[in-house]
Amino acid sequence: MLNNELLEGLENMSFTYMSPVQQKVLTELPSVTKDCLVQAKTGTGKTIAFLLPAIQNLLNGNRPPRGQVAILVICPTRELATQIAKEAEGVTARLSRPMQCHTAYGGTGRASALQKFLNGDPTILVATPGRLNDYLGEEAVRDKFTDIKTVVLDEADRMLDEGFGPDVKRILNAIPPKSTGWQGMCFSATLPEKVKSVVKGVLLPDYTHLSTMDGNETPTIAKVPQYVVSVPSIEDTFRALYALLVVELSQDPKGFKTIVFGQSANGVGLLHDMFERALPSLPKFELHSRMNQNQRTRTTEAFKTTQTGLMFASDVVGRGMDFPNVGLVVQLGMPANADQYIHRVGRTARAGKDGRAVIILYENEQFFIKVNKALPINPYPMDIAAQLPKYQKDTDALLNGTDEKQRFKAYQGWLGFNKPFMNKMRVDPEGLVKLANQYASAMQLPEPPELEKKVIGKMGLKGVRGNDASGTSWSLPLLDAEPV
Ligand SMILES: Nc1ncnc2c1ncn2[C@@H]1O[C@H](COP(=O)(O)OP(=O)(O)OP(=O)(O)O)[C@@H](O)[C@H]1O
Repeated sequence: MLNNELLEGLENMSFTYMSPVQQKVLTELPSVTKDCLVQAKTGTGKTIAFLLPAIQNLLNGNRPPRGQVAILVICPTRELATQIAKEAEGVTARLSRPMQCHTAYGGTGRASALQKFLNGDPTILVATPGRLNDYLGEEAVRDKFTDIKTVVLDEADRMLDEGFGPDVKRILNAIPPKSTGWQGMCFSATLPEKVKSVVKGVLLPDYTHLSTMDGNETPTIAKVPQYVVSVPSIEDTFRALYALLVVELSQDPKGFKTIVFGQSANGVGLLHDMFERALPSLPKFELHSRMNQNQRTRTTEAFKTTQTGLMFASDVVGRGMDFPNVGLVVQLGMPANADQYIHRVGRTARAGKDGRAVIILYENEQFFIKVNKALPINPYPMDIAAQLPKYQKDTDALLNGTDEKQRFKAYQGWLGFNKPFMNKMRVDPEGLVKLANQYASAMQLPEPPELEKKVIGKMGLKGVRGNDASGTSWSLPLLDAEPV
Protein backbone atom coordinates (compact mmCIF):
# COMPACT_ATOMS: atom_id res chain seq x y z
CA MET A 1 0.00 0.00 0.00
CA LEU A 2 2.91 2.34 0.69
CA ASN A 3 4.84 3.87 -2.17
CA ASN A 4 8.37 2.47 -2.47
CA GLU A 5 9.94 5.90 -2.29
CA LEU A 6 8.21 6.50 1.03
CA LEU A 7 9.53 3.17 2.33
CA GLU A 8 12.99 4.21 1.18
CA GLY A 9 12.58 7.44 3.13
CA LEU A 10 11.78 5.43 6.26
CA GLU A 11 14.76 3.16 5.71
CA ASN A 12 16.92 6.20 5.27
CA MET A 13 15.74 7.33 8.73
CA SER A 14 16.94 3.92 10.03
CA PHE A 15 13.41 2.74 10.74
CA THR A 16 13.38 -0.97 10.11
CA TYR A 17 9.87 -1.79 11.31
CA MET A 18 6.55 0.00 11.79
CA SER A 19 5.64 0.87 15.38
CA PRO A 20 2.28 -0.53 16.62
CA VAL A 21 0.39 2.72 15.97
CA GLN A 22 1.88 3.00 12.48
CA GLN A 23 0.98 -0.62 11.78
CA LYS A 24 -2.55 -0.04 13.02
CA VAL A 25 -3.17 3.08 10.99
CA LEU A 26 -1.78 1.48 7.84
CA THR A 27 -3.74 -1.74 8.19
CA GLU A 28 -6.97 -0.74 9.94
CA LEU A 29 -7.83 2.59 8.38
CA PRO A 30 -10.41 1.66 5.70
CA SER A 31 -8.65 4.00 3.25
CA VAL A 32 -5.82 6.50 3.40
CA THR A 33 -8.35 9.31 3.18
CA LYS A 34 -10.65 8.20 6.02
CA ASP A 35 -11.19 10.55 8.99
CA CYS A 36 -9.69 9.16 12.18
CA LEU A 37 -9.18 9.70 15.89
CA VAL A 38 -6.07 7.87 17.01
CA GLN A 39 -4.72 7.29 20.51
CA ALA A 40 -1.35 5.70 21.24
CA LYS A 41 1.15 6.04 24.06
CA THR A 42 3.75 8.78 24.19
CA GLY A 43 6.87 8.31 22.10
CA THR A 44 5.51 5.50 19.94
CA GLY A 45 5.71 7.19 16.55
CA LYS A 46 2.37 8.94 16.07
CA THR A 47 3.98 11.61 13.87
CA ILE A 48 4.95 9.11 11.17
CA ALA A 49 1.58 7.40 11.70
CA PHE A 50 -0.33 10.47 10.50
CA LEU A 51 2.18 11.53 7.86
CA LEU A 52 2.25 8.22 5.97
CA PRO A 53 -1.43 7.94 4.94
CA ALA A 54 -1.71 11.66 4.25
CA ILE A 55 1.35 11.66 1.99
CA GLN A 56 0.42 8.34 0.38
CA ASN A 57 -2.91 9.88 -0.63
CA LEU A 58 -1.06 12.61 -2.52
CA LEU A 59 1.11 10.01 -4.22
CA ASN A 60 -2.03 8.15 -5.30
CA GLY A 61 -2.58 10.89 -7.84
CA ASN A 62 -4.20 13.45 -5.58
CA ARG A 63 -1.36 15.92 -5.36
CA PRO A 64 -2.71 19.45 -5.82
CA PRO A 65 -1.14 21.96 -8.23
CA ARG A 66 2.15 23.61 -7.39
CA GLY A 67 1.94 26.25 -4.68
CA GLN A 68 -1.07 24.73 -2.92
CA VAL A 69 -1.10 23.39 0.64
CA ALA A 70 -2.19 19.75 0.58
CA ILE A 71 -1.51 18.66 4.15
CA LEU A 72 -1.96 21.00 7.11
CA VAL A 73 -0.68 19.85 10.50
CA ILE A 74 -1.68 22.01 13.47
CA CYS A 75 0.21 21.57 16.74
CA PRO A 76 0.61 23.54 19.98
CA THR A 77 4.22 24.76 20.03
CA ARG A 78 6.89 26.12 17.75
CA GLU A 79 9.38 23.47 18.81
CA LEU A 80 6.93 20.71 17.99
CA ALA A 81 6.15 22.26 14.60
CA THR A 82 9.85 22.21 13.71
CA GLN A 83 10.17 18.62 14.89
CA ILE A 84 7.17 17.41 12.88
CA ALA A 85 8.46 19.23 9.79
CA LYS A 86 11.80 17.42 10.16
CA GLU A 87 10.06 14.04 10.30
CA ALA A 88 8.06 15.00 7.18
CA GLU A 89 11.29 15.95 5.41
CA GLY A 90 12.78 12.59 6.40
CA VAL A 91 9.83 10.58 5.11
CA THR A 92 9.68 12.46 1.82
CA ALA A 93 13.45 12.65 1.28
CA ARG A 94 13.51 9.93 -1.39
CA LEU A 95 10.55 11.07 -3.47
CA SER A 96 11.51 11.54 -7.11
CA ARG A 97 9.28 14.61 -7.21
CA PRO A 98 10.34 16.46 -4.05
CA MET A 99 7.74 17.71 -1.60
CA GLN A 100 8.33 20.94 0.30
CA CYS A 101 7.43 21.11 3.95
CA HIS A 102 6.98 24.57 5.47
CA THR A 103 6.41 25.75 9.03
CA ALA A 104 4.49 28.74 10.36
CA TYR A 105 4.88 29.78 13.98
CA GLY A 106 5.22 32.94 16.01
CA GLY A 107 8.40 34.44 17.39
CA THR A 108 10.02 34.79 13.98
CA GLY A 109 9.95 37.68 11.50
CA ARG A 110 6.45 37.61 10.03
CA ALA A 111 7.02 39.41 6.74
CA SER A 112 9.92 37.31 5.45
CA ALA A 113 8.39 34.03 6.62
CA LEU A 114 5.09 34.89 4.97
CA GLN A 115 6.80 35.83 1.72
CA LYS A 116 8.67 32.54 1.67
CA PHE A 117 5.39 30.71 2.23
CA LEU A 118 3.58 32.64 -0.49
CA ASN A 119 6.37 32.20 -3.05
CA GLY A 120 7.03 28.56 -2.15
CA ASP A 121 5.39 25.24 -2.86
CA PRO A 122 4.28 24.28 0.67
CA THR A 123 2.66 20.91 -0.05
CA ILE A 124 2.95 20.20 3.68
CA LEU A 125 2.48 22.99 6.21
CA VAL A 126 3.07 22.51 9.94
CA ALA A 127 1.75 25.44 11.95
CA THR A 128 0.86 26.69 15.39
CA PRO A 129 -2.63 28.19 15.61
CA GLY A 130 -1.75 31.83 16.40
CA ARG A 131 0.55 32.45 13.46
CA LEU A 132 -1.58 30.46 11.04
CA ASN A 133 -4.63 32.52 11.94
CA ASP A 134 -2.62 35.61 11.42
CA TYR A 135 -1.54 34.38 7.96
CA LEU A 136 -5.08 33.40 7.05
CA GLY A 137 -6.13 37.03 7.38
CA GLU A 138 -4.51 37.50 3.95
CA GLU A 139 -6.48 36.50 0.90
CA ALA A 140 -3.35 35.31 -0.90
CA VAL A 141 -2.78 32.84 1.93
CA ARG A 142 -6.36 31.60 1.93
CA ASP A 143 -6.03 30.99 -1.82
CA LYS A 144 -3.28 28.46 -1.12
CA PHE A 145 -5.69 26.24 0.80
CA THR A 146 -8.34 25.80 -1.89
CA ASP A 147 -7.17 22.24 -2.66
CA ILE A 148 -6.51 21.08 0.90
CA LYS A 149 -6.55 17.26 1.26
CA THR A 150 -5.80 16.56 4.92
CA VAL A 151 -5.96 18.49 8.20
CA VAL A 152 -4.17 16.90 11.17
CA LEU A 153 -4.59 18.03 14.76
CA ASP A 154 -1.57 16.70 16.62
CA GLU A 155 -2.02 16.73 20.41
CA ALA A 156 -5.70 16.93 19.43
CA ASP A 157 -7.07 17.21 22.97
CA ARG A 158 -4.86 20.24 23.55
CA MET A 159 -5.75 21.76 20.19
CA LEU A 160 -9.45 21.51 21.00
CA ASP A 161 -9.34 22.72 24.61
CA GLU A 162 -10.43 26.17 25.83
CA GLY A 163 -6.97 27.61 25.18
CA PHE A 164 -6.44 26.68 21.53
CA GLY A 165 -9.98 25.64 20.55
CA PRO A 166 -11.18 29.11 19.46
CA ASP A 167 -8.10 29.65 17.28
CA VAL A 168 -8.48 26.23 15.68
CA LYS A 169 -12.13 26.99 14.99
CA ARG A 170 -11.16 30.22 13.27
CA ILE A 171 -8.66 28.33 11.11
CA LEU A 172 -11.33 25.81 10.12
CA ASN A 173 -13.63 28.68 9.18
CA ALA A 174 -10.96 30.23 6.95
CA ILE A 175 -10.13 27.11 4.94
CA PRO A 176 -12.62 25.32 2.64
CA PRO A 177 -15.47 23.72 4.60
CA LYS A 178 -15.31 20.12 5.70
CA SER A 179 -18.04 19.33 3.16
CA THR A 180 -15.48 19.87 0.37
CA GLY A 181 -14.12 16.48 1.34
CA TRP A 182 -10.78 16.96 3.06
CA GLN A 183 -9.65 14.30 5.49
CA GLY A 184 -9.48 15.05 9.23
CA MET A 185 -7.03 13.30 11.57
CA CYS A 186 -6.85 13.77 15.35
CA PHE A 187 -3.93 12.22 17.25
CA SER A 188 -2.90 12.22 20.91
CA ALA A 189 -1.69 10.02 23.76
CA THR A 190 -4.52 11.41 25.87
CA LEU A 191 -8.04 11.66 24.49
CA PRO A 192 -10.47 12.47 27.27
CA GLU A 193 -14.12 11.59 26.58
CA LYS A 194 -15.06 15.26 26.18
CA VAL A 195 -12.82 15.58 23.11
CA LYS A 196 -15.20 13.35 21.21
CA SER A 197 -17.92 15.99 21.45
CA VAL A 198 -15.72 18.69 19.89
CA VAL A 199 -14.04 16.80 17.03
CA LYS A 200 -17.01 17.27 14.72
CA GLY A 201 -15.52 20.32 13.00
CA VAL A 202 -12.63 18.12 11.90
CA LEU A 203 -14.03 14.60 11.66
CA LEU A 204 -17.20 13.28 10.03
CA PRO A 205 -19.44 11.32 12.44
CA ASP A 206 -18.41 7.99 10.89
CA TYR A 207 -14.71 8.53 11.61
CA THR A 208 -12.51 5.54 12.48
CA HIS A 209 -11.38 5.34 16.09
CA LEU A 210 -8.08 3.53 16.58
CA SER A 211 -6.21 2.92 19.80
CA THR A 212 -3.17 0.86 20.68
CA MET A 213 -4.18 0.82 24.34
CA ASP A 214 -6.34 -1.69 26.20
CA GLY A 215 -9.49 -0.45 27.88
CA ASN A 216 -8.68 1.76 30.85
CA GLU A 217 -4.92 1.41 30.60
CA THR A 218 -3.10 4.69 31.34
CA PRO A 219 -1.20 6.16 28.41
CA THR A 220 2.13 6.11 30.26
CA ILE A 221 4.70 3.64 29.01
CA ALA A 222 4.22 0.50 31.11
CA LYS A 223 7.89 -0.17 31.65
CA VAL A 224 8.67 3.29 33.09
CA PRO A 225 8.95 3.03 36.87
CA GLN A 226 7.19 6.07 38.32
CA TYR A 227 7.90 7.31 41.81
CA VAL A 228 6.82 10.02 44.21
CA VAL A 229 9.13 11.71 46.69
CA SER A 230 6.92 13.10 49.45
CA VAL A 231 8.29 15.87 51.64
CA PRO A 232 6.53 17.61 54.49
CA SER A 233 6.68 21.25 53.46
CA ILE A 234 7.22 23.48 50.46
CA GLU A 235 10.43 24.62 52.15
CA ASP A 236 11.85 21.13 51.60
CA THR A 237 11.30 20.99 47.87
CA PHE A 238 14.54 22.57 46.61
CA ARG A 239 16.60 20.36 48.94
CA ALA A 240 14.63 17.31 47.84
CA LEU A 241 15.35 18.07 44.19
CA TYR A 242 19.05 18.47 44.90
CA ALA A 243 19.21 15.24 46.89
CA LEU A 244 17.26 13.34 44.24
CA LEU A 245 19.48 14.56 41.40
CA VAL A 246 22.63 13.57 43.30
CA VAL A 247 21.24 10.08 43.99
CA GLU A 248 20.05 9.56 40.42
CA LEU A 249 23.26 10.93 38.90
CA SER A 250 25.36 8.55 41.02
CA GLN A 251 23.39 5.64 39.53
CA ASP A 252 24.03 6.66 35.94
CA PRO A 253 26.94 9.12 35.79
CA LYS A 254 27.77 8.50 32.11
CA GLY A 255 24.40 8.61 30.36
CA PHE A 256 22.54 10.98 32.63
CA LYS A 257 20.09 12.96 30.49
CA THR A 258 17.27 14.42 32.53
CA ILE A 259 14.43 16.91 32.23
CA VAL A 260 13.18 18.66 35.37
CA PHE A 261 9.73 20.20 34.88
CA GLY A 262 8.77 23.20 36.99
CA GLN A 263 5.42 24.94 37.28
CA SER A 264 6.04 28.39 35.81
CA ALA A 265 8.49 29.90 33.34
CA ASN A 266 10.12 32.05 35.99
CA GLY A 267 10.22 29.19 38.49
CA VAL A 268 12.05 27.13 35.87
CA GLY A 269 14.44 30.02 35.19
CA LEU A 270 15.24 30.13 38.89
CA LEU A 271 15.94 26.37 39.07
CA HIS A 272 18.31 26.69 36.14
CA ASP A 273 20.16 29.63 37.71
CA MET A 274 20.34 27.74 41.00
CA PHE A 275 21.80 24.54 39.56
CA GLU A 276 24.14 26.26 37.16
CA ARG A 277 26.80 26.11 39.86
CA ALA A 278 25.94 22.59 41.07
CA LEU A 279 26.54 19.11 39.61
CA PRO A 280 29.55 20.32 37.58
CA SER A 281 29.83 17.18 35.46
CA LEU A 282 26.57 18.02 33.68
CA PRO A 283 25.80 20.62 31.02
CA LYS A 284 22.68 22.60 32.06
CA PHE A 285 19.86 23.82 29.84
CA GLU A 286 16.70 25.84 30.35
CA LEU A 287 13.63 26.00 28.13
CA HIS A 288 10.54 28.11 28.79
CA SER A 289 8.43 30.89 27.34
CA ARG A 290 10.47 33.72 28.87
CA MET A 291 13.28 33.04 26.43
CA ASN A 292 13.36 34.45 22.91
CA GLN A 293 12.76 32.15 19.95
CA ASN A 294 16.43 32.01 18.99
CA GLN A 295 17.42 30.85 22.45
CA ARG A 296 14.57 28.32 22.48
CA THR A 297 15.54 26.91 19.10
CA ARG A 298 19.21 26.70 20.00
CA THR A 299 18.49 24.97 23.32
CA THR A 300 16.05 22.53 21.73
CA GLU A 301 18.64 21.49 19.16
CA ALA A 302 21.42 21.27 21.74
CA PHE A 303 19.37 19.13 24.12
CA LYS A 304 18.22 16.85 21.32
CA THR A 305 21.82 16.00 20.44
CA THR A 306 23.60 16.07 23.81
CA GLN A 307 24.56 12.71 25.32
CA THR A 308 24.23 13.94 28.90
CA GLY A 309 22.68 16.98 30.50
CA LEU A 310 20.14 18.45 32.82
CA MET A 311 17.35 20.53 31.37
CA PHE A 312 14.96 22.66 33.41
CA ALA A 313 11.79 23.05 31.41
CA SER A 314 8.27 24.35 31.53
CA ASP A 315 5.32 22.81 29.76
CA VAL A 316 6.38 24.39 26.46
CA VAL A 317 8.14 21.06 25.96
CA GLY A 318 5.73 19.01 28.11
CA ARG A 319 3.99 17.52 25.09
CA GLY A 320 5.13 15.96 21.86
CA MET A 321 8.80 16.89 22.05
CA ASP A 322 11.24 14.14 21.22
CA PHE A 323 14.58 14.52 22.99
CA PRO A 324 16.30 11.21 22.29
CA ASN A 325 17.61 9.15 25.21
CA VAL A 326 16.17 11.13 28.12
CA GLY A 327 16.47 8.59 30.94
CA LEU A 328 14.76 10.49 33.73
CA VAL A 329 11.90 12.95 34.02
CA VAL A 330 11.49 14.83 37.29
CA GLN A 331 8.46 16.96 38.11
CA LEU A 332 9.07 19.46 40.87
CA GLY A 333 5.60 20.13 42.19
CA MET A 334 2.27 18.95 40.85
CA PRO A 335 1.43 19.38 37.17
CA ALA A 336 -1.74 21.19 36.06
CA ASN A 337 -3.59 17.88 35.61
CA ALA A 338 -3.16 14.13 35.16
CA ASP A 339 -2.91 14.35 31.37
CA GLN A 340 -0.09 16.83 31.66
CA TYR A 341 1.61 14.40 34.08
CA ILE A 342 1.34 11.67 31.44
CA HIS A 343 2.76 13.83 28.65
CA ARG A 344 5.67 14.99 30.79
CA VAL A 345 6.52 11.42 31.83
CA GLY A 346 6.35 10.59 28.12
CA ARG A 347 9.48 12.64 27.45
CA THR A 348 11.40 9.54 28.58
CA ALA A 349 11.32 5.93 27.35
CA ARG A 350 10.67 6.98 23.77
CA ALA A 351 11.09 4.79 20.70
CA GLY A 352 11.51 1.66 22.83
CA LYS A 353 14.16 3.08 25.17
CA ASP A 354 14.15 2.80 29.00
CA GLY A 355 13.29 5.56 31.42
CA ARG A 356 12.24 6.56 34.91
CA ALA A 357 10.03 9.29 36.30
CA VAL A 358 9.91 10.95 39.71
CA ILE A 359 7.52 13.59 41.05
CA ILE A 360 8.32 15.63 44.16
CA LEU A 361 5.29 16.74 46.17
CA TYR A 362 4.91 18.49 49.50
CA GLU A 363 1.94 18.02 51.77
CA ASN A 364 -0.57 20.38 50.12
CA GLU A 365 0.14 18.82 46.73
CA GLN A 366 -0.19 15.20 47.74
CA PHE A 367 -3.88 15.18 46.82
CA PHE A 368 -2.58 14.76 43.24
CA ILE A 369 -1.65 11.13 43.96
CA LYS A 370 -4.92 10.45 45.80
CA VAL A 371 -7.20 11.80 43.09
CA ASN A 372 -5.24 10.09 40.32
CA LYS A 373 -5.08 6.57 41.70
CA ALA A 374 -4.98 5.10 38.19
CA LEU A 375 -1.49 6.55 37.68
CA PRO A 376 1.10 3.85 38.47
CA ILE A 377 3.10 5.93 40.96
CA ASN A 378 4.95 4.29 43.88
CA PRO A 379 6.96 5.76 46.74
CA TYR A 380 10.56 6.43 45.74
CA PRO A 381 12.69 3.45 46.81
CA MET A 382 15.07 5.59 48.88
CA ASP A 383 14.12 7.84 51.79
CA ILE A 384 15.00 11.22 50.26
CA ALA A 385 13.27 13.11 53.11
CA ALA A 386 15.80 11.62 55.55
CA GLN A 387 18.64 13.14 53.50
CA LEU A 388 17.31 16.68 53.46
CA PRO A 389 19.34 18.06 56.40
CA LYS A 390 22.53 17.04 54.58
CA TYR A 391 21.61 19.23 51.62
CA GLN A 392 20.30 22.27 53.46
CA LYS A 393 23.49 24.32 53.55
CA ASP A 394 24.42 23.78 49.91
CA THR A 395 20.88 24.36 48.68
CA ASP A 396 20.58 27.61 50.62
CA ALA A 397 23.92 28.77 49.23
CA LEU A 398 22.90 27.95 45.66
CA LEU A 399 19.67 29.90 46.05
CA ASN A 400 21.44 32.80 47.70
CA GLY A 401 23.70 32.95 44.67
CA THR A 402 20.80 33.62 42.30
CA ASP A 403 19.58 37.06 41.27
CA GLU A 404 17.03 38.32 43.80
CA LYS A 405 14.81 39.65 41.00
CA GLN A 406 14.60 36.14 39.50
CA ARG A 407 13.41 34.88 42.89
CA PHE A 408 10.77 37.61 43.01
CA LYS A 409 9.55 36.59 39.60
CA ALA A 410 9.49 32.94 40.66
CA TYR A 411 7.36 33.99 43.65
CA GLN A 412 4.82 35.63 41.39
CA GLY A 413 4.93 32.68 39.01
CA TRP A 414 4.23 30.39 41.94
CA LEU A 415 1.14 32.39 42.91
CA GLY A 416 -0.10 32.48 39.32
CA PHE A 417 0.22 28.72 38.90
CA ASN A 418 -1.13 27.69 42.28
CA LYS A 419 -4.06 30.04 42.70
CA PRO A 420 -6.54 27.90 40.72
CA PHE A 421 -5.72 24.95 42.99
CA MET A 422 -6.61 26.55 46.34
CA ASN A 423 -9.55 24.23 46.99
CA LYS A 424 -7.64 21.10 46.09
CA MET A 425 -4.70 22.23 48.20
CA ARG A 426 -7.13 22.91 51.05
CA VAL A 427 -6.10 26.50 51.60
CA ASP A 428 -7.96 29.80 51.54
CA PRO A 429 -6.37 32.91 49.98
CA GLU A 430 -4.59 33.66 53.21
CA GLY A 431 -3.30 30.09 53.37
CA LEU A 432 -2.09 30.35 49.77
CA VAL A 433 -0.12 33.49 50.53
CA LYS A 434 1.28 31.78 53.61
CA LEU A 435 2.55 28.93 51.43
CA ALA A 436 3.93 31.44 48.92
CA ASN A 437 5.77 33.13 51.74
CA GLN A 438 7.24 29.81 52.88
CA TYR A 439 8.36 29.36 49.28
CA ALA A 440 9.97 32.82 49.47
CA SER A 441 11.74 31.79 52.64
CA ALA A 442 12.91 28.55 50.98
CA MET A 443 14.33 30.72 48.19
CA GLN A 444 16.34 32.54 50.87
CA LEU A 445 14.51 35.81 50.44
CA PRO A 446 14.81 37.81 53.67
CA GLU A 447 11.12 38.68 53.43
CA PRO A 448 8.29 37.92 51.03
CA PRO A 449 8.28 40.15 47.96
CA GLU A 450 5.72 42.93 47.99
CA LEU A 451 3.48 42.68 44.99
CA GLU A 452 2.05 45.73 43.32
CA LYS A 453 -1.51 46.42 44.47
CA LYS A 454 -2.71 45.97 40.87
CA VAL A 455 -1.17 42.50 40.72
CA ILE A 456 -2.78 41.51 44.00
CA GLY A 457 -6.16 42.74 42.75
CA LYS A 458 -5.78 40.85 39.49
CA MET A 459 -4.91 37.70 41.34
CA GLY A 460 -7.96 38.07 43.56
CA LEU A 461 -5.78 38.26 46.65
CA LYS A 462 -6.84 41.74 47.72
CA GLY A 463 -7.04 42.22 51.46
CA VAL A 464 -5.06 39.08 52.12
CA ARG A 465 -2.49 39.86 54.75
CA GLY A 466 1.07 39.03 54.00
CA ASN A 467 1.85 40.53 50.64
CA ASP A 468 0.33 44.00 50.47
CA ALA A 469 2.60 45.87 52.84
CA SER A 470 3.08 49.46 51.84
CA GLY A 471 6.46 50.72 50.76
CA THR A 472 8.44 50.07 47.64
CA SER A 473 6.72 47.74 45.28
CA TRP A 474 8.67 45.69 42.83
CA SER A 475 7.57 46.31 39.34
CA LEU A 476 6.42 42.89 38.29
CA PRO A 477 4.67 42.19 35.03
CA LEU A 478 0.90 42.15 35.26
CA LEU A 479 -0.31 38.68 34.63
CA ASP A 480 -3.37 36.66 35.47
CA ALA A 481 -1.37 33.52 35.45
CA GLU A 482 2.22 33.00 34.57
CA PRO A 483 2.63 31.65 31.03
CA VAL A 484 4.72 28.55 30.72
N1 LIG B 1 9.07 2.95 13.00
C1 LIG B 1 9.94 3.54 13.77
N2 LIG B 1 11.10 2.94 14.12
C2 LIG B 1 12.00 3.55 14.92
N3 LIG B 1 11.83 4.78 15.45
C3 LIG B 1 10.69 5.42 15.16
C4 LIG B 1 9.69 4.86 14.31
N4 LIG B 1 8.68 5.73 14.19
C5 LIG B 1 9.02 6.82 14.92
N5 LIG B 1 10.22 6.64 15.49
C6 LIG B 1 10.95 7.59 16.37
O1 LIG B 1 10.35 7.48 17.66
C7 LIG B 1 10.41 8.74 18.34
C8 LIG B 1 9.04 9.11 18.88
O2 LIG B 1 8.13 9.37 17.83
P1 LIG B 1 7.03 10.53 17.92
O3 LIG B 1 7.69 11.79 18.36
O4 LIG B 1 6.29 10.52 16.64
O5 LIG B 1 6.14 9.97 19.12
P2 LIG B 1 4.65 10.35 19.54
O6 LIG B 1 3.90 9.07 19.62
O7 LIG B 1 4.12 11.42 18.65
O8 LIG B 1 4.89 10.90 21.02
P3 LIG B 1 4.12 12.04 21.87
O9 LIG B 1 2.83 11.42 22.34
O10 LIG B 1 5.05 12.34 22.97
O11 LIG B 1 3.88 13.19 20.92
C9 LIG B 1 10.96 9.72 17.32
O12 LIG B 1 12.34 9.90 17.57
C10 LIG B 1 10.74 9.03 16.00
O13 LIG B 1 11.67 9.45 15.01
